[in-house]
Amino acid sequence: MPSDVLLSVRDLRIAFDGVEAVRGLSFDVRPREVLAVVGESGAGKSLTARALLGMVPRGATVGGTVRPDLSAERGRRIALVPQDALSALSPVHPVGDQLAAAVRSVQRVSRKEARARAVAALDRVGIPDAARTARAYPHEYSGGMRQRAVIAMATINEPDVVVADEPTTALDPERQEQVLRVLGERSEAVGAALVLVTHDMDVVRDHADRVLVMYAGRAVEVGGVQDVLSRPRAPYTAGLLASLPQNARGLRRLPALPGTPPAPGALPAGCAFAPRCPLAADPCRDEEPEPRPLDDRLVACHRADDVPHPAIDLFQEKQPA
Ligand SMILES: Nc1ncnc2c1ncn2[C@@H]1O[C@H](COP(=O)(O)OP(=O)(O)OP(=O)(O)O)[C@@H](O)[C@H]1O
Repeated sequence: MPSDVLLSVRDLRIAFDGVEAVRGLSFDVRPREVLAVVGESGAGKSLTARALLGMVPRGATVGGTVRPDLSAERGRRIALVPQDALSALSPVHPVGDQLAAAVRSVQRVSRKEARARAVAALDRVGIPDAARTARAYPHEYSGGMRQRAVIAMATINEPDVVVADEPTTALDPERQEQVLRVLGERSEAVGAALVLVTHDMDVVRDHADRVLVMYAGRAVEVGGVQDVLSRPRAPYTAGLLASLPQNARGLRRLPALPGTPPAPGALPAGCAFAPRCPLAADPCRDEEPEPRPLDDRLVACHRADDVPHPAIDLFQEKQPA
């Protein structure tokens, strides 16, 4: 494995009852980068993120490889920040005790030292009066504080990878921004790569270095955020961007992606996005495109060379003014 690759995912497949929800996904996570995984609901983002941790739901069949397999070193080399902080914290122990226990689960340090590290970790994520607040229980924390505490927990043992699965969904917009900033800062400070699952292109733009755009269990476009967002080569990426309010550019209605993604068991023939794609043509309805290199990125689209610039016009033209 090249030295600039921390995790290598190849041909990942995750199925339930024989129906694949993730369908042959390959990508790398590089050291210290922020890799956003973006796409609409049901694209397979959470399943993919959880596969990195060896935490797929019961009943799932997993194929392909994730190398190295860090699942046995959860909490030490790889850690999760879930959507719902309460699911990551025990309700019956003070938050500081839980962080101290996390330290002592991987390092031989005294209780006093572990405790001091827990308080310092809470302080670093911006928990006010950390020495005192460490003695409080999760239910005594606000939603934003709980999510910060989980970030402190995920980073306290300085892992190589932090996986954050829609970590701010439960928060109001202002807190979302603060928590994402803290998550990025702490991951960077401990030298961890951050895999950030989101459905929000604004979050990708503001917080990620590279982006993996997913649709119907596959990679549509993978590359540097600046490259991909300034000139998307897959119509689906353009559609996600067109849906951002700031890209409405004086239109009276916000352009939106028409239709909804297919369910895993009900994929169309050919490219899964073809029924919603303004550029869909014959090959798109017959043959599923494989990712290929184009402009410093990978794109899985038969029509990538025909995507206009700016690509969001593809969707804006479809809307009545
Ligand atoms: N426990 C499960 N049992 C059966 N099918 C599942 C299960 N978990 C996920 N799936 C299937 O896999 C698909 C992808 O799930 P996943 O949670 O990865 O989507 P996602 O991209 O993270 O979307 P969301 O933003 O809604 O969380 C789901 O739409 C569903 O069809």
